[in-house]
Amino acid sequence: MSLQIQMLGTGSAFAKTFYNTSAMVTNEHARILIDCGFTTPKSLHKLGITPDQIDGIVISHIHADHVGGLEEIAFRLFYQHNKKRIKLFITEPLAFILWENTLKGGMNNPEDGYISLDDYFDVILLEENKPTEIFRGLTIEILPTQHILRKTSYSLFINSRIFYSADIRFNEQLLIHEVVQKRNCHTILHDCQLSGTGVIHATLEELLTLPDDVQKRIFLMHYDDKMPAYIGQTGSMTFIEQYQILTLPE
Ligand SMILES: Nc1ccn([C@@H]2O[C@@H]3COP(=O)(O)O[C@H]3[C@H]2O)c(=O)n1
Ligand SMILES: [Zn+2]
Ligand SMILES: [Zn+2]
Repeated sequence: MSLQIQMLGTGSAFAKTFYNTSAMVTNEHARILIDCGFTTPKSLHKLGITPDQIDGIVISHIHADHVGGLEEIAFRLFYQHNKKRIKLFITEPLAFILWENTLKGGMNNPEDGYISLDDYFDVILLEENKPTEIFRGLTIEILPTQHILRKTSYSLFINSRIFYSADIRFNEQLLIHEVVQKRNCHTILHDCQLSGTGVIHATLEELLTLPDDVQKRIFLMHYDDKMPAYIGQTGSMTFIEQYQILTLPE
């Protein structure tokens, strides 16, 4: 049995030639999204996939390039698919701020009695650091990581052997000791800021300091429009491209 990861986008928050970084993870039992940014509905549309064909969405953190497409997905299911509610896999602190600080402005509808996240989504709370089989053969572990100081943000382990950074500062210890030495992840999907000093994202310069054995496992994502100029300058790491499919052992 295999697991497929298809990138719906590989761009940074401000990229214009790539859609927002988001992954579609599929096995024989389910198809889920990791994050759903403001360009993700358009990316799905280009693939001919409608919201009712998605079984759930996992959320890494609250930035528009990771959650900005949720309102559209939920409204389309609600108003075009008979009030269908998609499964939303999220931690409790994120669920609270997602509604209160992001979605409530557009979705709160007291007149019809739709006043909470649960009115539009089938909210399934994930516990931090606890591997959870969300669908048969698909286990997600959500790991608190550093992105913006004091802002709740997570990376993910998928079926324990795939690491998905989402947005994260460079963390050598985590990548070498936890992701590679302890968990022996064969695949790492990592965000990458191509130039400038890394404050809230790992930079290419920082990632290039990793040992070759770690670099070989890394696919770079969440990059800006200048990515083509950096091809061949990423050591043993590879840029993953929009719509590229990785077929991985389950
Ligand atoms: N302290 C911050 C906060 C945000 N940003 C930029 O805004 C983007 C929001 O989405 P992101 O993908 O986390 O990338 C962030 C930075 O480009 C930034 O550069 N510094
Ligand atoms: Zn981002
Ligand atoms: Zn972010």
